[in-house]
Amino acid sequence: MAKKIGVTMEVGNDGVAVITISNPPVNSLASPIISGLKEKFRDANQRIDVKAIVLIGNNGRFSGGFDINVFQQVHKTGDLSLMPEVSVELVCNLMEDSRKPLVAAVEGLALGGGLELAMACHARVAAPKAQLGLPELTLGVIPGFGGTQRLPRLVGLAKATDMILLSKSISSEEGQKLGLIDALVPPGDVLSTSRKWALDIAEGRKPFLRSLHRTDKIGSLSEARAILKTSRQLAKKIAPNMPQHHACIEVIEEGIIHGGYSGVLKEAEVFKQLVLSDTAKGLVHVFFAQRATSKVPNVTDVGLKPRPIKKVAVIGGGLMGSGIATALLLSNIRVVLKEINSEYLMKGIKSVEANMKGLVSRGKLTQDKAGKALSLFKGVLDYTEFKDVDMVIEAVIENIQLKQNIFKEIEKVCSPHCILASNTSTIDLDVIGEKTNSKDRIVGAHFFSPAHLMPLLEIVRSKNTSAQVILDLMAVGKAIKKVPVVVGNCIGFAVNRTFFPYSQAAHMLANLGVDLFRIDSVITSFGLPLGPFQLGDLAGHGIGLAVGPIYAKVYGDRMFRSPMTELLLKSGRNGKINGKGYYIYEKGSKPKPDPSVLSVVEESRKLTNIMPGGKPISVSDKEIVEMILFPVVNEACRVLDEGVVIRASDLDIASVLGMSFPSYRGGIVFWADTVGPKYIYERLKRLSETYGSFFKPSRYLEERAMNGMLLSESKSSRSRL
Ligand SMILES: CCCCCCCCC[C@H](O)CC(=O)SCCNC(=O)CCNC(=O)[C@H](O)C(C)(C)COP(=O)(O)OP(=O)(O)OC[C@H]1O[C@@H](n2cnc3c(N)ncnc32)[C@H](O)[C@@H]1OP(=O)(O)O
Ligand SMILES: NC(=O)c1ccc[n+]([C@@H]2O[C@H](COP(=O)([O-])OP(=O)(O)OC[C@H]3O[C@@H](n4cnc5c(N)ncnc54)[C@H](O)[C@@H]3O)[C@@H](O)[C@H]2O)c1
Repeated sequence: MAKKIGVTMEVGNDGVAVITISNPPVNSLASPIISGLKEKFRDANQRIDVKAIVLIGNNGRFSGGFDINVFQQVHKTGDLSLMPEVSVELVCNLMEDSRKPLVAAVEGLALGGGLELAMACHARVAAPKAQLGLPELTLGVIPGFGGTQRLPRLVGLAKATDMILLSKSISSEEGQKLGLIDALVPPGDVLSTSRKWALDIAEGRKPFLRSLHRTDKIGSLSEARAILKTSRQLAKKIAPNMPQHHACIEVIEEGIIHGGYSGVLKEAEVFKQLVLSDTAKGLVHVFFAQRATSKVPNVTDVGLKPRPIKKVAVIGGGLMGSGIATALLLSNIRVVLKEINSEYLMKGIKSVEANMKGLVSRGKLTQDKAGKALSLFKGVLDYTEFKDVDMVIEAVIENIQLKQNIFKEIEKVCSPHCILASNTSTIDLDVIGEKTNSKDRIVGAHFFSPAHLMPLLEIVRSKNTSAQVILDLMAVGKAIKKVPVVVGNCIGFAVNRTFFPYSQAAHMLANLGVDLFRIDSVITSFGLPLGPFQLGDLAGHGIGLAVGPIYAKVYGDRMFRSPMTELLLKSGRNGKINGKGYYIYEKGSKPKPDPSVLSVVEESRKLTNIMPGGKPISVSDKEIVEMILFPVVNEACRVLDEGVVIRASDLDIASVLGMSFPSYRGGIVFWADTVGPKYIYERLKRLSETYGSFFKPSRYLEERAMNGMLLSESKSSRSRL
């Protein structure tokens, strides 16, 4: 059925014109909506039978803001004229400065441009639990309908900068306390109360308040400057590589010093510059890429419905099992945790409790909710409880035989509809399920550590996994607030496979004589939160040593073999776990580079003997980034070529959420496309001539470079999914 898009106006016998935005599913402010709003506001202002106006969104949602598709069109075409010149005309002239009072009837959500329209009204009546916020900075822009000026005037400067810089939304309840919402009423009363409120303003019973003209919440100039100074420090900390945070503070400051109207004009000017920035391009891409992951051909488009998953068994209460159990419990799913003996079971239970405690102490969870979640939790040592579970997630140590035996056992004790998932990070799912007759319900549920915090869930589909099982796991993933990405079955799946050259390239550079702490610092300046050596410390070097041979078996022709990890472990350094790796870890202080590790590096350099003429190579920071990340792009090309992901943007999301690749660079493939496949190919070719096959460009990269194609351009139906 076609979507009904438009703006309607109905004038009641009471003289109130109700203007309704309709653009499902979130009433985004697309071009026809904006022109419709202008027309209806003009009309309402001219009609003599209209005394007052109410603005509302259809279907219980006020508006999710400006239509983000327009940003994407501007990015594709570079044509700024696609953006409406409306900020002043619609929001200031037609709405706020209208002679007839205007009330926003807010239900569900008012985000971005949606909240900005509501703030340009003369009062706001809201239903409980409506979501209110200005999340524009997450898209690389700033609010563009006057939000930078009106929010500080309604809620105070400190709260407004906090909400805008952190893109934090608030509930209508909090909005009422802050003065953003004038009345909070039951959902059924929002429209009738808004009508009455609008008439009360028209007839002088309630004040006619224009947000932009208010000064009562701003405070003195010196107070405002102190708040903005703190905001600048916050921006530097949370977004050192992004322009929109600092730009937004400048715009807010303009309004404080020269008045709201001047601020609105500066806002429009800065908005135009930011919308074309690389940051906005990357972040808008990530917005749509994330939503695209929930569209899986032959799974989400064939009329299947997800089955309810109410009780899950987790096998293995170690690092991953306890994190997975925590994530499930937090979403009210009953969990039984099975371990091998009571000592390990107690450890697993304590880890889950510690995870909850950590969330409570950081203010992310209330004590009450933690208690409720833990009441759904039970530790067990046998399979008795497994008979009525809807899903099992196996998270025991990475051992093929052990996993095969467990799957054979659970096939017998669980019901025939139960989903049998493994959190393996390297073992082929077909091998895990080899001894069972249930291959259609075996699936990979690959969480990232710490599993209760990391947002990515790779759903690994073997050639036998049924569409229903994939759909069920996608629904569970969403229920526990993860972003599920469906990927194909191969060693390392999408994320670990794409990033296995990351630490190897770093080892090669260190063996070529580059300072390892410089490598980490260059990579963090690029935008990854941890450089490859610190990341190795965090994961523990034992893991690196254990998975190395598994990767070597399959991808051996493009591996760099470095003795450094083994030497490191021999010298008693296993990373953060034992307080010592490349860095020193002390409670309560940041990791410190450990100069004494350089003797280990020296020993490794002697053994590999790859420094040309025995002398350290000299490289620029740009070359370090290229030597570390271009091999990752090269592997991403193979992942795309083999159809391990459905679409290139899935790998972007997986890299952002699983590896913390900077979202403002749009993800690994998007970034590579902005750098240029031809440039990457030529650089890798030259590097492979100097340093060997580790850098050899893949066939996919070569083809794309030769044909002038982007890496993300689909070659139709290559996906193995
Ligand atoms: C030249 C100077 C003049 C300036 C003129 C322009 C000024 C613009 C000013 C304005 O300040 C800018 C903005 O408003 S930017 C947008 C701000 N809003 C947001 O960032 C909200 C984004 N959306 C969400 O956070 C969520 O979608 C939601 C609204 C909380 C709903 O979440 P839910 O889980 O229910 O659904 P989703 O799966 O996320 O979304 C459902 C589908 O809706 C699409 N969608 C959501 N929001 C928008 C949007 N703002 N524009 C376009 N499309 C949107 C989403 O893509 C999903 O689509 P599918 O096709 O995947 O179903
Ligand atoms: N550590 C990571 O970062 C990470 C990330 C993603 C996936 N994984 C995968 O998750 C799985 C678990 O890894 P981990 O790091 O949590 O390991 P871990 O060693 O911390 O925990 C494994 C747990 O399994 C238990 N166990 C062993 N045999 C069992 C059995 N028969 N029944 C019940 N419990 C049993 C052990 O007692 C131990 O507590 C592995 O397959 C690993 O590859 C690990």
